[in-house]
Amino acid sequence: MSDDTKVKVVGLTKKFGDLLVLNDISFNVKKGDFVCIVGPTGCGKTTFLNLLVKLIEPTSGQILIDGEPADPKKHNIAFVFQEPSAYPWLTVEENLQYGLKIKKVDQKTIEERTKEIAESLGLTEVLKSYPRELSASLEQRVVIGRSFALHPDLLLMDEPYAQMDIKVRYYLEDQVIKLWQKTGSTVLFITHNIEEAVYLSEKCLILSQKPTTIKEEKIIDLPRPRDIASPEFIELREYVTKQIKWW
Ligand SMILES: Nc1ncnc2c1ncn2[C@@H]1O[C@H](COP(=O)(O)OP(=O)(O)OP(=O)(O)O)[C@@H](O)[C@H]1O
Repeated sequence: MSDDTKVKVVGLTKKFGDLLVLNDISFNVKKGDFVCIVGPTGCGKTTFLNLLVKLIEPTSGQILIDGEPADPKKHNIAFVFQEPSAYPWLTVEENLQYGLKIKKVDQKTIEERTKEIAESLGLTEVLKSYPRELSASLEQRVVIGRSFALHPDLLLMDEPYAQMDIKVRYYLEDQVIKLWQKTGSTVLFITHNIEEAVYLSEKCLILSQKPTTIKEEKIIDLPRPRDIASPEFIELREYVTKQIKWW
C-alpha cells in the first residue's frame, strides 16, 4: 500500500440477513483528502461508517487505516453522527475538553483549543451550560466541536448539518474546511445534499442503489473558496445529481 493511503477498503460486503447492502466495495482514501459519500437513500452510507468504527462487523472484506485493520481504540478517529449526542452530564466546556483529557493533552493546549473551538463554532456564551439547556442545533455544534478539538487524523461525519438552518449550515461548512486545512485531517463526510458535497469535497464517492457498488469517484477540482453560483460549480452539481438518480 502506498504511503499516502489513509483508508483502504477491500472487497467490503455487508448483508443484513438476506439483504445485501454493500456489495464487494473497494476504494482508497488518500491522507489529507476530503471525501464526500453520496448515494440514494438506504444504499448503505451509514452502514459503511458503522463498519469503519466497528459498531458492526462486515460479512466479508476489510477496512484498513494506515495499513492496519480499522480500530477506533488505536487510530485517532473522531465522529459526528446525525443525532446530537453531547454528554448530558457534562457542561459544554467539559464536553469540548472530554477527549483531550482522556488523551492526556496538556492543560495549556486544552485551554487554547477550547477557546478557539468555542469562538469558531459560536459556543463561547454557553460554555457553562448543559446540553439539555441548548437547542438541538446548538447541541450538535458541541458534538462537532468535541471532534474538532481532537485534531483527529480521520474525521467521520454522517449528515452532521442535516438539522441546521441554511445560514448555520453554510457557516459550519466553512468551519469544517478551515479545520481540515489547518490540521491536515482526512475527512469522510456523508451527505444527501449534493450542493454541500460539491462545496466541501476534493472527491465525491457516488454510490449506486442496493446492492451497492461504487458508481463513480468524481474529482471536484474547483478552486477554494468555492462559489456555488459559478457555472463550473453548477455543472458539477448537476452532473453528480444525474449520476445518483434516485427518482
Ligand atoms: N441493523 C440493521 N438490520 C437490518 N437492516 C439494516 C440494519 N442497518 C441498516 N439496515 C438496512 O441497510 C440498508 C442501508 O442502511 P443505511 O442506513 O446504511 O443507508 P443510508 O445510505 O445511510 O441511508 P440514508 O440515505 O437514509 O441515510 C437499509 O435498507 C437499511 O434498512
